[in-house]
Amino acid sequence: MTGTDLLVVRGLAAGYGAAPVLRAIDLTVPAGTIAAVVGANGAGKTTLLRALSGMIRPTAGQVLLAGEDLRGTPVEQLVRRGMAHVPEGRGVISELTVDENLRLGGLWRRDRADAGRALDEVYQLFEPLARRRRHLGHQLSGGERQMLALGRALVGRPRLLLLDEPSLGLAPRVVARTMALLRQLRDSTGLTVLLVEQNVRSALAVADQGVVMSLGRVVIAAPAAQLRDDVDLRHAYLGF
Ligand SMILES: Nc1ncnc2c1ncn2[C@@H]1O[C@H](COP(=O)(O)OP(=O)(O)OP(=O)(O)O)[C@@H](O)[C@H]1O
Repeated sequence: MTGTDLLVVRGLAAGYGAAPVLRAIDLTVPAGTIAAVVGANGAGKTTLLRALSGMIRPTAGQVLLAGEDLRGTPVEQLVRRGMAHVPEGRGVISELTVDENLRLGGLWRRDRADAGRALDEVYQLFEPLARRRRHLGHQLSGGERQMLALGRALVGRPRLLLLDEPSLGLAPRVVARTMALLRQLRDSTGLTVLLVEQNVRSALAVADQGVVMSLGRVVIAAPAAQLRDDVDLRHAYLGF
């Protein structure tokens, strides 16, 4: 952990058309930490990631990345500033090979040599992808597609990874491997992660901070260990 806040969100509001979903979200994620956003279906977790990555335009509030206000920043600039969003459903391009999908993650980078190094690192991290370099996206299993989406984001060497439901539809073994990988990346590269998860136990096991959302608001943000271990807090906010 570096001790500085990479992501600071203040009073963020956003929604779809006239329907508000997020209402005055406040959130701080220190650099080099993992924050897990949990909460019931429809709480607004996915909408929060969309508002942060510019997929929908906030109607109020402020988002600071390393102290820089992101208001009005075009989506491609957000990527250049170090934000990578891996949406739910994964977004792998079925007609492209694994290698082509991964290379898309580094296309925008000026430092071609480092983009090549980042690609090699991703192949080292995800050995099944290395073995299936020439396979098409649609030939992969659910777990491999998840790896590919995550790998593509990592080829861009993000500072902040916004990850939506990486465990969706995956076997427990694959979920455990993905969570361990996030921890490894945090520890080895200082990656900062905002992780949206339905799988509350897995998410809190890997996270430094737990953020519970309900009805478009953050109802509690606390050290993940506290949310995991304090029975009263768990009952009050997580229902288990
Ligand atoms: N594209 C959309 N257009 C209109 N309303 C939407 C859209 N996407 C989500 N919503 C609504 O926004 C609210 C929050 O949804 P969101 O997907 O952010 O919640 P969530 O906490 O991620 O839940 P889930 O875990 O079910 O995905 C819900 O009421 C949902 O119906």
